[in-house]
Amino acid sequence: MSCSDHASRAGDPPGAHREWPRAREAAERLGARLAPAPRDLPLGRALGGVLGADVTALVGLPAFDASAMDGYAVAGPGPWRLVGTQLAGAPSAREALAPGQAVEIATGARVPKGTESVLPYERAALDDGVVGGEIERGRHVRWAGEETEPGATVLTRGSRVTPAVLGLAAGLGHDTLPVLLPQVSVLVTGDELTTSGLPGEGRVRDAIGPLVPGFLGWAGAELHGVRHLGDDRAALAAAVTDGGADVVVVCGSSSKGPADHLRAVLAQVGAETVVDGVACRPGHPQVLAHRGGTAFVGLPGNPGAALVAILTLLVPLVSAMAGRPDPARSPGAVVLEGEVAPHPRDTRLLPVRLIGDRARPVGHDRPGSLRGAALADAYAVVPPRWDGAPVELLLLP
Ligand SMILES: Nc1nc2c(c(=O)[nH]1)N[C@H]1C(S)=C(S)[C@@H](COP(=O)(O)OP(=O)(O)OC[C@H]3O[C@@H](n4cnc5c(N)ncnc54)[C@H](O)[C@@H]3O)O[C@H]1N2
Ligand code: MOO
Repeated sequence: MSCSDHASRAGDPPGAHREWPRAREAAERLGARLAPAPRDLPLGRALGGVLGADVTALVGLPAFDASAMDGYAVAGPGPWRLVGTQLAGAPSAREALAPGQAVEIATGARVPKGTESVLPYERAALDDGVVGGEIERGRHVRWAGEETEPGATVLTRGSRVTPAVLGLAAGLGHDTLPVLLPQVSVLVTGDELTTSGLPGEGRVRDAIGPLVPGFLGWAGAELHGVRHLGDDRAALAAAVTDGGADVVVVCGSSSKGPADHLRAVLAQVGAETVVDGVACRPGHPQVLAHRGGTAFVGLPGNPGAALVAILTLLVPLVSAMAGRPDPARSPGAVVLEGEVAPHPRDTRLLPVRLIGDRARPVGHDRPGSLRGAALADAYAVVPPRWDGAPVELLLLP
């Protein structure tokens, strides 16, 4: 990463917020730099992932000399005396053929040593245990390793795991694939939060813990765990350095109140700040930092603002770490309907419904509310001093 990514040296005046598009770019760049160690995932879980290491052939393809046709495996010039039958997967009927011998053979069955070719039924005549016909030397046998040699590199790091890749990997003897799957732990702070039932007087039900995992899976990352902490600096400092995760998300604590310890804790643990505050509404108190290979993302406590910060920093960061495109990114721009007032300095992010090629605000978009987001297909990106031109969208999962 260039020095200019770091908030402390970026030329952002003290207290100034990073322009919203620049904040997203910084998150994506940091993610590309912090690619996590690949994790070996069972084939059934690897679909859609990106390989974090090359994949080699554990066996050759084919793994053994096998018949490519139903017919007769033959040795030497014809005619051939039939000496057995070889089915696929069955024990060897005959270890080797001598010249002038044949075994009846099924497609995919191992051919005996000494086999020179396979004569398909259609080209063979069988008479009283003797096979006749014209052969072409070497034909209709799939020779061991002719498609892929054992040990060959068949897929390179950065390839996407598609259904065909899963089939190929299985054919080459793999039970797992090394996939980039960033591990993300979520620390939800706030003495006022509860996690089940009605919140009670002066308490608030945690709305961020339940919404983060869906964004993680969508962006190609995995939830390492969610922990609820009070507004306690020592507990937060211990939790952010707990290890095991590639990304630590801290919800709440991002602002400047007496219980907002995130900045102090990041400084205490020696994390380097990349973004401190983003010029967007809602969601300006967002933080992006890293220490070694671990990234830290601070989300505002207001749930609607937290969701915007997830789309601004967390999704670009982890999708880049996973080697994937940002799933929120949408090509092209759309006409934004309705009365929308731009902000003079900040980018506004508005939950919208998509109707054809137009976007219509759904309302209910206060920072503390997720109601608008729950009704929306996407967020419209309204730049500062917007002049009514078509706007970019951020898609929602
Ligand atoms: N002096 C300033 N005060 C505030 C500023 C500012 O710039 N200067 N920014 C305001 C904005 S904007 C936001 S957003 C909040 C961000 O504050 P924190 O990230 O420190 O979050 P808290 O203060 O803990 O909580 C804010 C609000 O959200 C509720 N909350 C917190 N966590 C959750 C959760 N997991 N689920 C549901 N609701 C949650 C919390 O109860 C508060 O009502 O700071 C403003 N202040
Ligand atoms: O992040 Mo705050 O309003 O922008 O909720």
